[in-house]
Amino acid sequence: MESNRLLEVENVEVSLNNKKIIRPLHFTLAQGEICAFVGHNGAGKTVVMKTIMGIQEKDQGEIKLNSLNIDTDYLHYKSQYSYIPEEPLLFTELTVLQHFQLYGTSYNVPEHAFKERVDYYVNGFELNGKLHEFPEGLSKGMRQKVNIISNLLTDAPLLMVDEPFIGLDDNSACFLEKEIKRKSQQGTTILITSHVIERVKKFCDSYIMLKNGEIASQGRIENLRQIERRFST
Ligand SMILES: Nc1ncnc2c1ncn2[C@@H]1O[C@H](COP(=O)(O)OP(=O)(O)OP(=O)(O)O)[C@@H](O)[C@H]1O
Repeated sequence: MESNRLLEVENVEVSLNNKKIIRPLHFTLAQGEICAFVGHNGAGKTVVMKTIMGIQEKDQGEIKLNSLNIDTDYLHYKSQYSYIPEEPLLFTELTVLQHFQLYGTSYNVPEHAFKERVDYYVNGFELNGKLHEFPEGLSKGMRQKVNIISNLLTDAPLLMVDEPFIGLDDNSACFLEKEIKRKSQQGTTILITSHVIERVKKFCDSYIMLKNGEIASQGRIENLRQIERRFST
């Protein structure tokens, strides 16, 4: 067994409305690995991510994150991941800075690191001057940036990212790509869904292709090119 396994998904099945959505699913991700999670619309990528987060119940199977079992150690388990959803999920009554503070506090980011990271990300994502705005005063892209920064601020060992590039301007998409690579070099494992295959191919190490709730193919990212003909977005 690899010693640096960060995420282990074993024999997981999920049903929604009495319909089997995810069939027995097995995969592992190593510490620091960047994995592209690809597949057609409705393949089950988001359902799998929600199951890994523990907000979608599974029918069976085992999930371990950093050696913590989702079923027996959930309180500790859930501090081990952060998640950037496709649609911004913000609180109407909190300012941009208060969102960052909420994540910083929840994930125990030390105060000096928190300040440094907020400055760094606000500059990188060009959100200067927006710290005291409420979500309703922001554009959709800006709201997405608040979501992204809130999750990048943490030191969670697993970062899951659902379609992050749609709606981001070019500068911010490049900055995010750079940050994903930097975090992985620091040891963060990243699972990223995207239909922009050309973009993720440039910086992912591996891929998992889901088809109708099953793994159709997985391996090194270089091999994705060879099987792309079988894959339509
Ligand atoms: N709350 C729900 N109730 C019933 N079925 C659902 C629910 N959420 C998702 N599904 C179904 O589960 C399947 C997988 O959906 P999921 O959102 O995981 O797909 P996806 O791969 O993330 O797609 P996309 O690329 O479009 O984001 C789809 O058939 C969808 O209709």
